[in-house]
Amino acid sequence: MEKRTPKSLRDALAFIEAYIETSIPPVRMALSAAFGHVLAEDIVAPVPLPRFDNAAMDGFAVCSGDIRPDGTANLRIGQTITAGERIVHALHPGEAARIMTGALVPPGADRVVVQEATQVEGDAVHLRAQAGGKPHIRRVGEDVSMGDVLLKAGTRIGPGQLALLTALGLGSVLVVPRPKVALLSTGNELVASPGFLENGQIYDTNRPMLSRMLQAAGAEVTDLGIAGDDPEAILARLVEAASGHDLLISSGGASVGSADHLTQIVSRRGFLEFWKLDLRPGKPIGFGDIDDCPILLLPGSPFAAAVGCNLIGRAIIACLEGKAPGRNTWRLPVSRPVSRSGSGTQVLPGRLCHEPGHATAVEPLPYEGSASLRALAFADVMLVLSPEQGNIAAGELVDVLPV
Ligand SMILES: Nc1nc2c(c(=O)[nH]1)N[C@H]1C(S)=C(S)[C@@H](COP(=O)(O)OP(=O)(O)OC[C@H]3O[C@@H](n4cnc5c(N)ncnc54)[C@H](O)[C@@H]3O)O[C@H]1N2
Ligand code: MOO
Repeated sequence: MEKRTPKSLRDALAFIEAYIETSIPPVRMALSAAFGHVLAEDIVAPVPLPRFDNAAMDGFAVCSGDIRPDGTANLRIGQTITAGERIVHALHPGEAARIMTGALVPPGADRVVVQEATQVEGDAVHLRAQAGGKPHIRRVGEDVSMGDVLLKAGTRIGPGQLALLTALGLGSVLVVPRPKVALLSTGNELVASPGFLENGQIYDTNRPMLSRMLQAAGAEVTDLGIAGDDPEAILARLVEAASGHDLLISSGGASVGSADHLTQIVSRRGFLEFWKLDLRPGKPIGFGDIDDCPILLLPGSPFAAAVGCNLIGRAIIACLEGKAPGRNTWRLPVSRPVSRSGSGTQVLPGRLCHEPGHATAVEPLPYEGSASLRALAFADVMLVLSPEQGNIAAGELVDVLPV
């Protein structure tokens, strides 16, 4: 079949999904190290949660049979059970157990009466009329039944998933190691911040920004620093990194200027699969390989680099982790009209607006071009306007991607 060079963002993403056909082989990892990784196995609950009947409130564990029809009772306090207590005695008739939230419910008790509805006198407790109501007992397995499929392979372990896996007592899980990404900034004008700037020089803003974006996407990032616009120096750094990494990412030098060398470097040493997409900003984005390691060429202009990283870099990482790319897109209405410029996919900075009583919408932010750092700093999302969409009316749905 003839291979078609992608021009649209949609085709580029489909190309990448087909290109990265195998994800990084999974490894078994201690749960304490697994945070942020993607699960490579379904998690089936080996135990129920809660593991034992326990009190949901501080109060008195009692037997309903000991309570009068009007809800009152006078009971002898037979024991006090705090959370963590391992030995509890069954309730005798006419007896209550003082109990704390999380403590084992003693055999014979079928409800916990909250402390506020009781009065203690010596070794006896009086339950007031309002003592009825909820049993305030968390039953074995009411949260999780043994055998429940709780998390599917492909789920990233965040704080909530970590809490669940920990509660299940799992010491290790099968996960995909973090994709190793090497990041290189290129350009004679770049200086690492903080540092002294000569006339015509600027700080390298892309490296810190892209590095954090990639880490947030799940990657382990190696900082290759800054290379000047010298093709041999750039190639040397990329070749050295190619053997130990799953992905190379360069910033700058992706366009057609006399100091833009990245596409020639990739074509010379490896293969340039695609370059120049119908995407604004981000037109000069390229993709190929060097020594069999995939490489993503990002434009130097900061907003264009951010767009390329967020739309394409993240998709590559998802493929390397065995996930379907593009799951993170939401569709939200825009808060005000947007007039389109040019054809192809257009990306704009945006902010989520949460007005009380209204569905969440997205506000397109003023945008002065791909060099705009202001746009980046005020954006919490990117609006991705598809080639099929014309001018967009207020309330119309657009694809939205968190930054
Ligand atoms: N004749 C043409 N010129 C340009 C075209 C074109 O098609 N024909 N495309 C334009 C577009 S679109 C973009 S985007 C830029 C991207 O070009 P490069 O990838 O070659 O990027 P550079 O030229 O290296 O840099 C562009 C711009 O960004 C600044 N920069 C670069 N790296 C960083 C960094 N790490 N941190 C902060 N800022 C950075 C650089 O100083 C330039 O101002 O090309 C257009 N030109
Ligand atoms: O890729 Mo450029 O950002 O369209 O100016």
